[in-house]
Amino acid sequence: MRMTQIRTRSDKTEDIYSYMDMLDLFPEKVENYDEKLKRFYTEHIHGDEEIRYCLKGSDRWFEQARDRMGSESKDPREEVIQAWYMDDSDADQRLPHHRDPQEFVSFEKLDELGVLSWRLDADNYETDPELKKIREDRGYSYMDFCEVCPEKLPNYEEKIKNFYEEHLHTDEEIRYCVAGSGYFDVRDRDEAWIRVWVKKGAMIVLPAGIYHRFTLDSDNYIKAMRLFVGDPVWTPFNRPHDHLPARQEYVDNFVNKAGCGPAVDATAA
Ligand SMILES: CSCCC(=O)/C(O)=C/O
Ligand SMILES: [Fe+2]
Ligand code: NI
Repeated sequence: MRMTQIRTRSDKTEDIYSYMDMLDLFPEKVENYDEKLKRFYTEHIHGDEEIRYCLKGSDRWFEQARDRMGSESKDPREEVIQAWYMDDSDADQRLPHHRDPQEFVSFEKLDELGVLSWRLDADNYETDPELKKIREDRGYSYMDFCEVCPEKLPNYEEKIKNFYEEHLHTDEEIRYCVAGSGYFDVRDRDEAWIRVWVKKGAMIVLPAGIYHRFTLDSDNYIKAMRLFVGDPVWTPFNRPHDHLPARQEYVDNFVNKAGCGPAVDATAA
């Protein structure tokens, strides 16, 4: 076959592409199609140019590949953690309070605010090696459980009210939802509320000094593992407590940091 001469860079000689073959990429033609798809879809580089000439088909292939890979390519946290900007309505705090249109928030954006998260195996938390490693790496020596429902939580009504007062702590707030669900609301850099919905299997860390609050959702139940470095201190400092060193450190490290990316994850559905 005659190769068309293509020169895109002046330092290249003619007819450099001496090799040519064809690749028909669809399930019936390719052995181990799914495995190959996975390899192509995994971010990578080559030591040489990648030159492809599409004779048939289109970039619909890329969409089909992504659909076929399904949840494999998705961040596993998406199943148990979702975050979005809240509306300004005074309606029941246990409602989702989405904006119209909805504005989802990415894990990267949460990360920029110092909010960390994992998806863990909540059915096996006693033996889960991933949880063990996080606890070792981050020094979470203390652990107990907080079950939020009238039967299990003493002074339920008062606690529910206090959890929803905007406050900060001088240490991280580490919660691992092992059953039920709930909303942790955190302030972004511009003081807007981001609602972080945690469901069974979601573990989140709110950094020391971030203004936040907690509420049950309309299912009215959560069982959360609480972790802490050393002897626990649960004291909430209701807003304003801007003079606390923990707040000042948070502002220095996360609010006044340069190079903030866009707030909204346009790809989330
Ligand atoms: C789901 S744990 C109860 C909420 C809590 O402990 C807290 O500190 C909220 O800010
Ligand atoms: Fe708190
Ligand atoms: Ni004070």
